[in-house]
This record gives sequence, structure tokens and C-alpha cells, in this order.
Amino acid sequence: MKDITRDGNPVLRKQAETVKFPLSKEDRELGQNMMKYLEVSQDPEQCKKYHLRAGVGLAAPQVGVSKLMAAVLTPPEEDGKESPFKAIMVNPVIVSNSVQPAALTVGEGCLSVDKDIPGYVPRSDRVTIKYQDLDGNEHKVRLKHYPAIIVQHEIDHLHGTLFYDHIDTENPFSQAENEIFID
Ligand SMILES: CC(C)(C)[C@H](NC(=O)Nc1cc(F)cc(F)c1)C(=O)N(CC(=O)NO)CC1CCCC1
Ligand SMILES: [Zn+2]
Repeated sequence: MKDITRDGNPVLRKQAETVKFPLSKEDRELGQNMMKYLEVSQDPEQCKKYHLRAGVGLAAPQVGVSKLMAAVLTPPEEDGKESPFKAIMVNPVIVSNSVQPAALTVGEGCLSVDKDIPGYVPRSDRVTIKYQDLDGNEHKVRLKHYPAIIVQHEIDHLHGTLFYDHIDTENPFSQAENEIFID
């Protein structure tokens, strides 16, 4: 399994580069390997075997590659409300986002950040994203709640932002006006 770059590695604080089409063989494999990592990490057997934390998203800088590519795999046992979202996103862009803020009740963690950092990470409850798939086809997707949180977390990585950058250090559990909390 790939080793994940940890906080402190400068690649996590860089602005990633646009990916050119047609994809090189290595870029295609990069995307496929990132999705594979998530699939393996969510498989109870394999995640035990490889001592992996079940990953729901991974951005290329986290495997040491400063390119605009990320993989998202929402876990199957969602509470059924949000449709599961599985995508390898190339050059993803948030084209619009709701004013309505949302945060995970339990806060966020990160595959690249080993320590727990408590606090609400205020994000948009709904986002519309555009991205290309590995074949270069354009996709435009509207996401809400948990899948929207994951995608915002991953796109942040592509711009050198980590989840704790958003936590209000003065009052980590401050709540924005009409913020919703996602379990
Ligand atoms: C940091 C880690 C805890 C491994 C987190 N996993 C996670 O939330 N798994 C999970 C959650 C469920 F609700 C049900 C389930 F089956 C598994 C994660 O992959 N990420 C991705 C990451 O670090 N990307 O760079 C952190 C998440 C915090 C909010 C969005 C992504
Ligand atoms: Zn992360």
C-alpha cells in the first residue's frame, strides 16, 4: 500500500498543478491507485491486514504528487439519505456552494494528520463541483451533507489547506449562524 505523506511534508502545503489531457499512463495509474487505496482501506479484512484507517477520500498530494487529482468513496453504510459518491476527480473545481454552513459533529481528521485536533470544521452544506474523469469527460455534480464535506476536504488538499486551518482556535466549538451538524 502507498505510504501517505504526513503533515509537515511541504507537498501538503503546495498549490497542486493542473493535470493535462490525454492523461499519461502514470497519471491514470495514480488515480486508479488512489481509488484502490480507499477500497482496500474500507474492506474490513484488508484494512486490518494493512493496518489502514478506513479512508473515504484521498488527494494526490497525500501520496506525494502535487497534481489536481482526488478520489472520493463515501462509505456504503451511509444512513441512506445521501446517495453514495464514488469518483476519481481530475482538476476538480467547486463552482458554487451553499451559504448554509455545515460541520461534522465529531470534527474532522485526516489521513495525513496523525494527531486528533478537536473542533468544528465549518464548511458548506451543499456544493456543486465540476471535474474531469480519467477519460477527460466533464462531470458536474451537486452534493450535500457528508459527501459534500468529504469533497471540500479533498479539494482543500489540492490547494495546500488542511482541515484544522478552518478551526477557530479561539473557540474551536463555536457555531456559525444556522450551521447544521452532520453525524
Ligand atoms: C482521517 C480518517 C478518519 C481516516 C477519515 N476516515 C473516515 O472518516 N472514515 C469513515 C467515516 C465514516 F463515517 C464511515 C466510515 F466507514 C469510514 C478519512 O479518510 N478522511 C479522508 C482524508 O483524510 N482525506 O484527505 C478524513 C475525512 C474527514 C472529513 C472528510 C474526510
Ligand atoms: Zn485529509
